Amino acid sequence: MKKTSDDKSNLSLQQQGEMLLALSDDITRIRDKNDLITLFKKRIKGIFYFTHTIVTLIDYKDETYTPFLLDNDGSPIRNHTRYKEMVHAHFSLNEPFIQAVLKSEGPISFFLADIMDQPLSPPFLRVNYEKGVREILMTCLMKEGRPMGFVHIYTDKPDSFTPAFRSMIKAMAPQLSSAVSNIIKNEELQNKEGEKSFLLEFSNNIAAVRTKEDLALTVRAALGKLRPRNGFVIRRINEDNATMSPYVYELTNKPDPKILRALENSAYPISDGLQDRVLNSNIPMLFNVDREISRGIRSAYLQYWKTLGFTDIVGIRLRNGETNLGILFLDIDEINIPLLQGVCSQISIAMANIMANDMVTRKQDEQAFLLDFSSDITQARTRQDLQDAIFKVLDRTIHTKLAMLRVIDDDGIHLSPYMYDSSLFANTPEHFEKMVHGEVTVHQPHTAQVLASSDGVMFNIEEELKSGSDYAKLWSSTGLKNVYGLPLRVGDKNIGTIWLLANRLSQLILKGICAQIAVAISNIQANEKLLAYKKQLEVENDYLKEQIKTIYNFSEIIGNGEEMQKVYRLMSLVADSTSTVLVLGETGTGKELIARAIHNASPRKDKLMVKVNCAAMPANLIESELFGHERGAFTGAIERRIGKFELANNSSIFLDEIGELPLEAQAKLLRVIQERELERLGGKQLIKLNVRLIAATNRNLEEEVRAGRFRADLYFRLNVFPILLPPLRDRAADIEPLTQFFVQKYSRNAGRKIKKVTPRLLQQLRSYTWPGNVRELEHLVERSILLATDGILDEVYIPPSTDASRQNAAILLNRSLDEVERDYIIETLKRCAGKISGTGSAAEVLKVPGNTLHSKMKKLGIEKRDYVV
Ligand SMILES: Nc1ncnc2c1ncn2[C@@H]1O[C@H](COP(=O)(O)OP(=O)(O)OP(=O)(O)O)[C@@H](O)[C@H]1O
Repeated sequence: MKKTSDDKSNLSLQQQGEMLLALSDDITRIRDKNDLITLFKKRIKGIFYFTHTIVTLIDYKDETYTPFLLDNDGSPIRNHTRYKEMVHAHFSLNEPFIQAVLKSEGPISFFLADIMDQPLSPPFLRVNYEKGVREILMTCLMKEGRPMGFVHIYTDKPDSFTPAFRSMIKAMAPQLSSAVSNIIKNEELQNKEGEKSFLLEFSNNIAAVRTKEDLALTVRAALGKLRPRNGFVIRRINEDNATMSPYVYELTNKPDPKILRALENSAYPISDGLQDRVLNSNIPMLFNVDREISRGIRSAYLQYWKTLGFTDIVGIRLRNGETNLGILFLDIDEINIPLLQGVCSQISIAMANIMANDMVTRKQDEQAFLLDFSSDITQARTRQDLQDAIFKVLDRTIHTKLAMLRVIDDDGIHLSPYMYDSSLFANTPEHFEKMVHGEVTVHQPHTAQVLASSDGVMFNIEEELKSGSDYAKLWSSTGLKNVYGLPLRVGDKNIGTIWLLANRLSQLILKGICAQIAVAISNIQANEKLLAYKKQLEVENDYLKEQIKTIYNFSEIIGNGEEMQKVYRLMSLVADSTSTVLVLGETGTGKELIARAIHNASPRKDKLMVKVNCAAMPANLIESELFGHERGAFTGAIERRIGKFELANNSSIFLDEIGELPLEAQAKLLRVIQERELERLGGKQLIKLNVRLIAATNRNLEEEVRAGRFRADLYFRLNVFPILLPPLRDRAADIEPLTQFFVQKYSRNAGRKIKKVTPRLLQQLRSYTWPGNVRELEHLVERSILLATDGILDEVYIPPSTDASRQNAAILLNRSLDEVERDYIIETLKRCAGKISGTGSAAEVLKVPGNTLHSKMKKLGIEKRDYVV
């Protein structure tokens, strides 16, 4: 198999010497691979025949040799299908062919046909043979006394390797060895230089980076030069310090955009057995995706990498000082540790700067945001202003919605809805209504948890759904992930809770907003209280004015007749007590006057008596008027209202025209009188009362009870101490003092002096029946003042019916007694509105028993149509 060389050279020794000298001169000039290729192709090929050469280098680590220098152009095998594979292949040193070369003192040649099919022979021998090459000449290149590689010279013609050729190769071998050494050194140097300038350029570029986007561009450009096979990804440690998310990445095989979005939004736990390993290693870590999966690492990203074609990955931690920032994962199998570390330290600095910068900008944004909110909220005077400010601020925190704001009631236990965004629950309005109006107390678990927390509690809606919470069902209808429950606090005092729906929220913003909302609410509440107090003062003021008017008008009750004396006695008996008084009497007899006099003579006189006219109120508002209502108790109840009973607390309430009270209100009034406490409409709180009740009516309550229009039980409660005021027609003795009193009062008002009221007039007044009682007399006098001449009041304006009866009197003499009696009864019946018997009836006026009047009427033929007008 080994072929001895035949000397077929025609060169003389001298020629050979000269040629060697010239070649050695060329060899010393070799700086890189190209120079060496030129030497073989141009210089040596000009002297000896061969097809091509290659130089291989030995790698003692794995006992192999691999191509170093290839004469690509000259090689006949470069079109062979296995050429590419040959170029990067490592061939074993432990096989007979190469062992023979290593053992040979000088160049040694082989016929390929002899050696190529030996069991361990390198494949390139057959590949060359297949392309027509027939013989190979090999010589060792030496470095420091041991082989460092081989020169392979191939030929397709026999006898190419002449003794002269061989001896020249032998002679050249040492110089070729040192040339190859130089080339290697040079390449290493160049690589180092390249790395240096690469790092320098990267460092320059990265110094200009200000944003994450700049960083992405710069890193992509730089890492692209390291030629990662499938790309790279930089992951950043998230704020929770427990997970990592992609920060900057580049993928050669673009995954479907859905997967890409999922990857971008993922947060992978740090402690997954891989990321934590990289973060704890101070040198880059090379790992294999399949091996990590088979080791049981479950993190989804490994599966993604596998589908994207990642196989061998280098992971290097990114660190700023002692703080881990993230990891660079690079799909590459040859690691240049110093270079990667250099790149990573630059990325780390840039990342740390950008993150610090982002934080400053975020803080500035948040501060500006809070400042805006603060200025909006300080102007909030009403609930509506506050709601506008809150909705505005929430609009700016993307995807954050106000689910509910509740305020703790005065009882310190219940929480009432204060503000909410019902549009959020437009899909489930009934469910929402139910939840809004359901009872919530400070002991309810979610609320208690929030009120006890310092900065609020985040509830994951999906988790809450598992516990079957009704609230969670409502929340989940919005599609948002979390609900944030925060306490609203002023100083140390909880005043309510706020519930925000969002996927994610900044703690700083939340705390800032809540503190301001709490202060605003307590201001608004104080404002509302102030307004309510002001309103109450205004109402009290109205009463005061009315009372002053009353005091001015009725500082004394006029009339000392026998009938009134009875009334005064009863008044003085009851005034001091807290007993309910029922003042009865016809219209205008002075019932209100008496009620006020009782109050003014009672220990409660320092507080105002509150008057309610039961006949003057619209039926649907009576209850709210008497007992008050809470905001929202019924449509139109836009704010809380204090009822007359509450207003009269520790004083007296005067229920005028009590007979007109509708039955429904009667029931509630009865309850309040019995329990001595009330609940506002729509309220839950019981309010204790200490109110003295004085009621008045001109109706016959007993008859009303019988007719089913008045509750018997209420009548008994009211009729504790009845005072019946006599009609004016029964108080003939009081007519003169009352007339004098009204003359003085109204002449003063009209600026006229009335010195005298004539006895004729007084007689006329006394004989009148006064259906309108004292009020009628008062009005009559008031109107008549203007008719007086010379300061003498001799005439009053008598109503037409009275006029008619006077005319009748003039023709009395021409008529029978029966006729006169008949007319007189009809006239009386007309005045008494057709009432025959009972209080205010004709029988009473005529001072006959009701039965007698009935039979008289029958006898005289008086029928209903005679007196019903
Ligand atoms: N004894 C009296 N002395 C002076 N003025 C009186 C007296 N009684 C009644 N008046 C006057 O008569 C008017 C009617 O009185 P008051 O309103 O108290 O009657 P009332 O019985 O409550 O009437 P109503 O049933 O229509 O509510 C009042 O303006 C008052 O000035």
